[in-house]
Amino acid sequence: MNYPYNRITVKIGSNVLTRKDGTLDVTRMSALVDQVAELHKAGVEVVLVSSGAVASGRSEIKVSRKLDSVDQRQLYSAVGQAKLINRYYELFREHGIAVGQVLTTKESFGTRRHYLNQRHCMQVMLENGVIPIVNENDTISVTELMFTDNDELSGLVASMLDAQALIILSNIDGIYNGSPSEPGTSVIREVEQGKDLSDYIQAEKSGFGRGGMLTKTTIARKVADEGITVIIANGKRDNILTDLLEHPADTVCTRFVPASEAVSSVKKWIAHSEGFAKGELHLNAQAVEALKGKKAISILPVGVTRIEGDFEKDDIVRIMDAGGNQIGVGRIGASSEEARKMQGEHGQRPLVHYDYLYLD
Ligand SMILES: Nc1ncnc2c1ncn2[C@@H]1O[C@H](COP(=O)(O)OP(=O)(O)O)[C@@H](O)[C@H]1O
Ligand SMILES: N[C@@H](CCC(=O)OP(=O)(O)O)C(=O)O
Repeated sequence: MNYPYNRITVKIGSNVLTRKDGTLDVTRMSALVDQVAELHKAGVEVVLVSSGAVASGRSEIKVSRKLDSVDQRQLYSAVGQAKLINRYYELFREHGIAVGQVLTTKESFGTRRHYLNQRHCMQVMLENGVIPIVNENDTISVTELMFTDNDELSGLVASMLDAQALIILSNIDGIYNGSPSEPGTSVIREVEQGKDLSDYIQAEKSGFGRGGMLTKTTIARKVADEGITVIIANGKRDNILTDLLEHPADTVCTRFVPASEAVSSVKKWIAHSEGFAKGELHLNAQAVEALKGKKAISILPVGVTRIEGDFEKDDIVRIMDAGGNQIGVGRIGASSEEARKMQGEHGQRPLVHYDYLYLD
């Protein structure tokens, strides 16, 4: 079988791997592993981002006292991740495929050096026929600097590894044009670039999920803007992965149409680095208008009205409009001290070069 992609990222949500009673659904896991193995054998490089650590740990131990949310996350994930990766290891071994565990944190992507380090780790695994199985290291990711959920992590991984597609498997067939439980609503099959979906997404999430459909949509859009096809589909359906790749037209899912232009590696990193911003550049209305135009434009000091924070050259900063709304992120070409000296002046070098600028 010839598949349309050479490299894909597949995110398996907590709900796909968990039964109603909170135990690990090994039958479902096994079915998904069979499909990934089929793709792998056909030459498709697959990176798995798998949730399920907390859910599988929860059913494993009885606690002696009431635990707060951090205690629960740390305890259950420590126990559950070992169980999860052990299952994957055994299931893939039946197909003669080696897997490797990558446990990561948001901070591990913070600087360009860290980011390239993470990329190298997964690249060397793929080069050697090993399937990376990625999850957030929930035992230590408990501060505000954690991923919103594994959808965010999977978007970062797909972007970092230049995957051609990101397939997000949840317990629902795709994004519905209303509340999924309401009669008369149906799955939106294709999302064009720039289409606003905010009216359709409910804040609700499923039993064991963390982020809900809102983060999936935000991430899907960002990743599709980088030229990567994003598919949201139901991981509980039999043969979903192979069906999506073999019979895309007949398989229910939501597909985000990717941008046709490729995005540079540095821009991709910046696009996913918002959480690490060290400061803010506030721009005047003319500068914002120029940035929103068709031409690629750098941010010059003359358009900057205010600078917030203490940062070094090459740190990430938020780009804000005159109303204080964030319009993007960029890598700054000067320290906060130097930038403040240049602020508002004509004829100075750019503060953020367009190669290092990502607009929302
Ligand atoms: N418009 C919508 N279409 C589909 N699902 C939606 C929509 N709005 C909210 N949801 C909810 O999002 C849930 C999926 O997100 P989530 O619970 O985070 O799953 P996962 O654990 O797979 O990441 C669905 O089960 C559904 O309850
Ligand atoms: N790292 C967590 C994943 C939690 C999470 O974000 O789940 P999901 O709702 O599937 O995106 C775990 O393995 O339990």
